[in-house]
Amino acid sequence: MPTRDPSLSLYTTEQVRAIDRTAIDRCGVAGFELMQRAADAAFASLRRRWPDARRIGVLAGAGNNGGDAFLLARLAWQAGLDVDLLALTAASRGDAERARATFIEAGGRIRRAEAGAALPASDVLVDGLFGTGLGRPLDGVAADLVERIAGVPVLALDVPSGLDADTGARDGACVRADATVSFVAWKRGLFTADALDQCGARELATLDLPAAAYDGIAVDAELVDAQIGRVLPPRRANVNKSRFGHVLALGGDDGYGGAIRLTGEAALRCGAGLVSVATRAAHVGALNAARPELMARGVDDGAALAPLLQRATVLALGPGLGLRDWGRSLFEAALTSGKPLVVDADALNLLADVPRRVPPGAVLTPHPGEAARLLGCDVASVQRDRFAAARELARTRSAIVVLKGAGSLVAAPDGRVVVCPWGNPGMASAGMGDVLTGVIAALLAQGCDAWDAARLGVALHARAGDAAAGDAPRGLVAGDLFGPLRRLVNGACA
Ligand SMILES: NC(=O)C1=CN([C@@H]2O[C@H](COP(=O)(O)OP(=O)(O)OC[C@H]3O[C@@H](n4cnc5c(N)ncnc54)[C@H](OP(=O)(O)O)[C@@H]3O)[C@@H](O)[C@H]2O)[C@@H](O)CC1
Ligand SMILES: Nc1ncnc2c1ncn2[C@@H]1O[C@H](COP(=O)(O)OP(=O)(O)O)[C@@H](O)[C@H]1O
Ligand SMILES: [K+]
Repeated sequence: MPTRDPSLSLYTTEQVRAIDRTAIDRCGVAGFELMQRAADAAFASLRRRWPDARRIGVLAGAGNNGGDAFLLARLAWQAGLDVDLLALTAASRGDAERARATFIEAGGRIRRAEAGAALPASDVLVDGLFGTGLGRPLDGVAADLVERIAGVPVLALDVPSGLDADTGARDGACVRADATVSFVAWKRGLFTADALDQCGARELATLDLPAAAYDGIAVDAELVDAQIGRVLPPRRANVNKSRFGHVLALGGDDGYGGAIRLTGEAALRCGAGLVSVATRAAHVGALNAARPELMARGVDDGAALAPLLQRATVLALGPGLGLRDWGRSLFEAALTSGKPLVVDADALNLLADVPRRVPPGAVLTPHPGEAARLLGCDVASVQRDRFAAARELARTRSAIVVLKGAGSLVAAPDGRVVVCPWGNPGMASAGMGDVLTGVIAALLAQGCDAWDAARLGVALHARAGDAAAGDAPRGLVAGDLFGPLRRLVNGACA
């Protein structure tokens, strides 16, 4: 992994622990000093976000996350704020016990969290129950406390308690934070799956660790870099359309003509020079009427595709393709052509069915359901560890894989992963994936390699979704993305 930009670098919890250990053992930063810096950063964030808060509630667990909480409580107490601290255990260990003692020495009082204990009456609640040490789902008093939190803003220390910081999955009770201040380095699980509901605003506090603390630890993943100008520079003036590729979109069985039209239009809106659509003959009239720039052709089977395949430089295969003989014959012809392609929707379902290899440079864009079919497992298993699922698919299929959904991941066969932090629940609507397929195909057609096309395509698509949704995600439709996509692909987000 090339970059060490802390704002883009994502690590596993094991890696973050290794960074902590190096800072302490080899760089001479004491563990308690790190804890103090974590508390300083979190308290500064609390003051910035809730300047009028007078009553600070604090939940402290048994481990070092609780240690951070004790030190934050001391800062709040010393700043003259009311502090109501509930501790899960009567004692802590090591630095955390020292942190507990300093809070008590400063005059702070601790309530022991027993079954049914009243949550602190507070203007802001600080969650210091569990961080990267979470080892199992919350139960007992901790689960009960977390489930009763309501009506108060929550600041989570490092990770919302109950969230798996490696996978972003929750299993049972989990704090729903308004903001999460994460320490030392980003944990990769803060950016995908349930994390998007649990973290609130994310903030990184690197605690001024020396650069040497990160030496020898390759990042596990990165946040996607949406600087399109680096990959797709502004167009020169003296050019013509043949320079920007010819996308052939294949799909749209009976009843699904709209899907392949969305793919074709997205490819046009993202700069493909020419876009043809191979679909059922019945759809051609409507397609031509609605979007005359698309070259729509009715095809009866894969054999009829030959001349279209010959002219195409990139294929977008699958939206509305169906699983019947017609779709299967287009699928076979497209894969046999060896052209670079994006494989989506029913083409992925066919791929799960038939032992077929995709050509090198292919991009697969499964949602979790399609990924589960390709992997031969259930959707819950995919969602429990999206990083593992995306990597496994990329490796076994020798393809670039986009695992879609909240916090989409892009994985390469060599293990590289980028995570897209954009997108919104308005995008959970029919046709959004068809648009993504066209976006990635257009980028391939304009000369991006499969990795760049996939990561940039996912970023453009999600940012276009955010721009189109504004603060009204409900009711967003896939076609709403075309305007923002056009602006973004011209560098509006660079
Ligand atoms: N110097 C450093 O390293 C720095 C670390 N920092 C901070 O430390 C945090 C990591 O601390 P940590 O490793 O002590 O783990 P933490 O999340 O506090 O929990 C562990 C405790 O919880 C328990 N436990 C686990 N799951 C449970 C469950 N479901 N239900 C009940 N109990 C459960 C577990 O018990 P066990 O299972 O081991 O018996 C253990 O007692 C990190 O997130 C950051 O905030 C910062 O200060 C910066 C410097
Ligand atoms: N909750 C969400 N947050 C962010 N992005 C989402 C969310 N739901 C869906 N999306 C995005 O919208 C697209 C939906 O694709 P897909 O499920 O294939 O839809 P369709 O098959 O209807 O076209 C994907 O790019 C996905 O990442
Ligand atoms: K926490």
